[in-house]
Amino acid sequence: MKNCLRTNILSDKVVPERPVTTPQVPPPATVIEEAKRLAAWTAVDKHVLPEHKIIGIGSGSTVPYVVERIVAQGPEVNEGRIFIPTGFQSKELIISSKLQLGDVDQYPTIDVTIDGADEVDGDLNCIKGGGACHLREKVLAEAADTWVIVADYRKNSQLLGTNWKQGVPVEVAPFAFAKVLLNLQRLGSEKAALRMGKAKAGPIVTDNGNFVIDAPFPEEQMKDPYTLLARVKMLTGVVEVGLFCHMAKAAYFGNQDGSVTAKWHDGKVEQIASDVPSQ
Ligand SMILES: O=C[C@H](O)[C@H](O)[C@H](O)COP(=O)(O)O
Repeated sequence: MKNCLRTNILSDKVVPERPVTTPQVPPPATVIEEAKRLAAWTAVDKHVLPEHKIIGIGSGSTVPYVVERIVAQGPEVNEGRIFIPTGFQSKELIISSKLQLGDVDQYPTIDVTIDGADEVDGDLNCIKGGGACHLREKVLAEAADTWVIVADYRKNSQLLGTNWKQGVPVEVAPFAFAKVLLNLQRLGSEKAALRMGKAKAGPIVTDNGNFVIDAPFPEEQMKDPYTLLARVKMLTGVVEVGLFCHMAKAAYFGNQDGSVTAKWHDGKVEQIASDVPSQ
């Protein structure tokens, strides 16, 4: 047995690469996909600079375009960079793009993280977690010197909950879900419900082994997302809340007309005529 191990360790055999599960990003086929790509490419061009070496990659349908644009910066720029994922999807994107994978426990300070969102309000507060990734996303947002949101125009709103009706995603320890569900209902979310799998019997399970409750709150409570976040986070059994308040430096929204709206943390709003070629 010892000999066998030794032979393997010393052999010149080439280790086969693992199969890639993430396909190449196809060119955008719809106006919405085009808008996502515009937002992602603009944000990368403005915020992922050659001197940035530790880069957080978020989750969602806009993020493949972020990685595509980073790859286009070229192998010389990307050599020596480390990319930190917020979950399974972004980890696969990093691996299949042949970028160097790292984790936030090795690199707790990140130069810039770019992420998607379910809805963003006028103060850049966000609802996140439609894909159940918000725990890791918030860790990478907090770890980053600069946190930037990318999305299409449907996510750009004045009040959270206007377009995203599903509710605030709340990641919970599985054994505590029934108690937290009651807590959330008493807190004002009468329709709070455990998120169930689509092609799975039972609840969805996050990358961290937890459950997710979707908690829609009335407009009055959504007007003050920071207070709501603090109340929900205080419930024992809650692991993380999909409300991200006072965190983003900027949010980029791709529009139907091929322009990009950039909203900044200081309230400034910019319309950018994109030079990204449309299909
Ligand atoms: O948990 C998922 C993340 O917060 C996503 O960034 C968010 O749900 C947006 O995803 P999509 O771009 O697919 O709508």
